[in-house]
Amino acid sequence: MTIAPFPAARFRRLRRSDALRRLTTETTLSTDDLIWPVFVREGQDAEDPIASMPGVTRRTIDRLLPQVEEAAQLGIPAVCLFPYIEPGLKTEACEAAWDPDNLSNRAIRAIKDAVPDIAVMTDVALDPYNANGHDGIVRDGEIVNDETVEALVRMTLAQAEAGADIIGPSDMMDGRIGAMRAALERDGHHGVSIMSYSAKYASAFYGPFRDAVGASGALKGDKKTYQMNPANSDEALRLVERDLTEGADMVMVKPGMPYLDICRRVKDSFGAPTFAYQVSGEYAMMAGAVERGWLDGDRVMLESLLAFKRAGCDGILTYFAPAAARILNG
Ligand SMILES: NCC(=O)CCC(=O)O
Repeated sequence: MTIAPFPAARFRRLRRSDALRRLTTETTLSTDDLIWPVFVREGQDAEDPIASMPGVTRRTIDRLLPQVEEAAQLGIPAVCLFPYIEPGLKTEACEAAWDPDNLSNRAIRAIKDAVPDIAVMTDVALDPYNANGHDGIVRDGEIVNDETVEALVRMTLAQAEAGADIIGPSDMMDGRIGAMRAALERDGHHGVSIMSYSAKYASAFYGPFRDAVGASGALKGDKKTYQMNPANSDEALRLVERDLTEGADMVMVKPGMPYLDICRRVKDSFGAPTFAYQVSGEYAMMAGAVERGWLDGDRVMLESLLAFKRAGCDGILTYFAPAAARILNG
């Protein structure tokens, strides 16, 4: 970078008017960058607010559809579905995860039927269906990898069959991307893409999400034997490389804001479509402070989302998606 000495260089020259600031903007945020995570529950004509995520609601499928329709009209390219599974359906074997008629698969079909143009992303992990709240099958206190991968492949195929556009493995088992890709190809789902949660950290920022999907009570222990150590960065690159080699179409870093350094390294190292998940705890921090009048809601929302783009992300999973789209669309 070449910089003239002062006063030949005065950085304030290009900041002095809105026109000049817009002209020299390096990064832009648009509705095209957003994926909206939504929570779905059983029943008819009902919804529950999620106390730890002000402004976020868990809805029955019939109540979710108009929201997804509105998201499509706003130009949001994709929604990501998370089901609230009734405690009675959670088992040690997690069979409900690959039931073709489970809540998540019914919701995929309903959305693809009612709003065909919006892309539907899914969550592939056993935790909503697991009696012990883990993302994998537990045997003698251990989360077993290879048996879990077999279950995740069954779950993936059921979601693809239901019409999912993007499969989102959030489980962090080893070898799952290759196994899923091979099964999808074998069964003719050539166009179904995979966004791998490649660098998913064992984070304290997921707390409100576990309230939203009813997993808080179920989880025994922690997820540190499969999710990443927050201290590690080189490992994230190795995981992303591994997942791309196994056939991931897109990769994700999660959580988002505390891990922007990882986003930047991933984008610079691989140039692959890179996403970040601005998770429930990040949302709750901002929404909670806004509720108290401590922060300006629109400004922190847009600044936080722009930061992901500046860090190299192609898009962001964010609970703010509709609110941000309304502003971004002017
Ligand atoms: N697979 C999704 C999560 O684990 C949590 C997301 C969040 O905290 O928003």
